[in-house]
Amino acid sequence: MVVRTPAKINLALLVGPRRSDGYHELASVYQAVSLYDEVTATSLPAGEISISVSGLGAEHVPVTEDNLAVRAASLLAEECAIDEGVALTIRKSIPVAGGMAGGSSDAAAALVACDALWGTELDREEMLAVAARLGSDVPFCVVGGTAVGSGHGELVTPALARGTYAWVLAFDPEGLSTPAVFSEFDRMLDDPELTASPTVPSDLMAALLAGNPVALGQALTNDLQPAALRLRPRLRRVLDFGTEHGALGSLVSGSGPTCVFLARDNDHAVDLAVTLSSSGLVSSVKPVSGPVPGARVI
Ligand SMILES: C[C@@](CO)(OP(=O)(O)O)[C@H](O)COP(=O)(O)OP(=O)(O)OC[C@H]1O[C@@H](n2ccc(N)nc2=O)[C@H](O)[C@@H]1O
Ligand SMILES: Nc1ncnc2c1ncn2[C@@H]1O[C@H](COP(=O)(O)OP(=O)(O)O)[C@@H](O)[C@H]1O
Repeated sequence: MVVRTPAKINLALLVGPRRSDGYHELASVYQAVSLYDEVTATSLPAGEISISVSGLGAEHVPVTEDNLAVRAASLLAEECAIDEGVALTIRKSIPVAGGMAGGSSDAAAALVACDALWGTELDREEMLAVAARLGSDVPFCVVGGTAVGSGHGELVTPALARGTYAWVLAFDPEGLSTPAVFSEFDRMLDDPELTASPTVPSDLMAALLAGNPVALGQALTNDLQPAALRLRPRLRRVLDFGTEHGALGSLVSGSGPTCVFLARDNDHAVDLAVTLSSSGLVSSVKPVSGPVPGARVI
């Protein structure tokens, strides 16, 4: 069973104060983009789960029971009370700890692959409930497209969105830890009451409904960006460079450090990618498009 599974960007990320369970209440608008990991699942004898990882940043990915894809397979087997094994192989193209949900996407892919391999046939609601137990971003990675996330990000509702958008991703050579960025956000928050109930911005939802890239570019927003910039100050110059070269919008994706630029169209995305790449400011760049579907058997 081979599953292709996309990276995500956050078009909006509004973050409330830390809750008593350690998570932050948030309102997110996710979009899946055309940068994919590939997860292959092959039958093994009952109870055996193996993992191997290759590709971009593979040396930073655990090949133990801590791997999110392994956790996904174990949880599915436990939830469905079945005695099956699986060999999981991940080919990574999504940068590790890049703010693009690479690990969550691998977990979503492992769920989809094992569900098909083992014939557990979870319905959508059951699949999303298992996904939510694995991480805040995992349910979105199952669903894909463009969706609104609430709770700590795990409750997803497809968004009314028109159009396909041309994005440029600019990767940083070193990842950022999601918990560290949330902790920096806490330190920088002057008045927690100000953002107690985050809600998605209506101008962004209107831009998506209209399929208007100019309005979308102006509405992009990320409450974690100041914290990510504090931890990785060099990203400021990357964002400014994109804006100076005609990006309709520039922001840090989620907890970073990947920077995202909205281009006018595919040709502009290629031009912007070439210019950014020769700037020496980033380790690599990639033009992508979105939305694309979530984790799917191919
Ligand atoms: C910030 C976001 C934006 O989409 O993703 P990334 O940009 O890292 O990919 C997500 O909220 C990350 O989702 P994910 O990476 O699945 O996080 P989880 O495994 O659920 O949580 C990891 C840790 O991040 C912090 N966390 C996560 C989500 C949340 N709403 N509040 C938090 O404070 C907690 O410290 C938690 O222990
Ligand atoms: N399959 C996996 N792919 C990537 N990272 C994984 C995986 N399983 C566990 N991890 C761990 O999760 C951490 C977060 O990775 P990732 O999901 O790529 O980043 P982000 O949360 O910024 O989107 C990594 O530091 C890595 O150690």
